[in-house]
Amino acid sequence: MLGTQSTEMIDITKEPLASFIANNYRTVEIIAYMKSLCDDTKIYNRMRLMLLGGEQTGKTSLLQAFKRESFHNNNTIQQFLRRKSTTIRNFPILDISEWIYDKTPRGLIGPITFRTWDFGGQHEFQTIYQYFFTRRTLYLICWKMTEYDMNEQIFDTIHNILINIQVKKK
Ligand SMILES: Nc1nc2c(ncn2[C@@H]2O[C@H](COP(=O)(O)OP(=O)(O)OP(=O)(O)O)[C@@H](O)[C@H]2O)c(=O)[nH]1
Repeated sequence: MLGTQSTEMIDITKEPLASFIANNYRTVEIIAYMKSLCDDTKIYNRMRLMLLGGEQTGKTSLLQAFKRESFHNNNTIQQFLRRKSTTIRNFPILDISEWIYDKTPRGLIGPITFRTWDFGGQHEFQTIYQYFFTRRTLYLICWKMTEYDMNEQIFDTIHNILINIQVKKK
């Protein structure tokens, strides 16, 4: 909640932009508020990353590209991290692995470890996704842009996933 001089309080976690504009906040007030949010926080360099979307939309390829991108330097630390980025569990519908992203500013937060959940995109699996949604997960939804005009079902799929994520976040 952001306090103003007129003691009005707004919940900026819901719709920050609209609230900022409506209340004419100054940039300095917004930045000060954002910094104050970090006062009692602790950096936690682990997060779940869930790849969702229809069948054959490139989820696994994207994840592999992320991992390759992270390890293009061939030094010792990179090799160490690469060994750690292995598949942890492999189910028919779900591949769980680790991706360590180490390109964050040095000394600031250090490498971030993503526990990656790569779901199979077959239609029958998509109803199962929602049971694994949590509040502290980063979601990445993939779809084929080339099929967008031909198949409105793509939009329905994305919409359903977003609704289910939103329900879990509340
Ligand atoms: N043209 C094109 N093909 C891609 C792209 N990304 C992935 N592919 C190809 O699309 C096919 C499916 O890619 P995957 O990464 O296995 O897709 P997926 O979403 O993990 O597939 P499922 O697990 O079956 O849902 C493969 O043959 C990839 O080589 C892309 O950006 N462009």
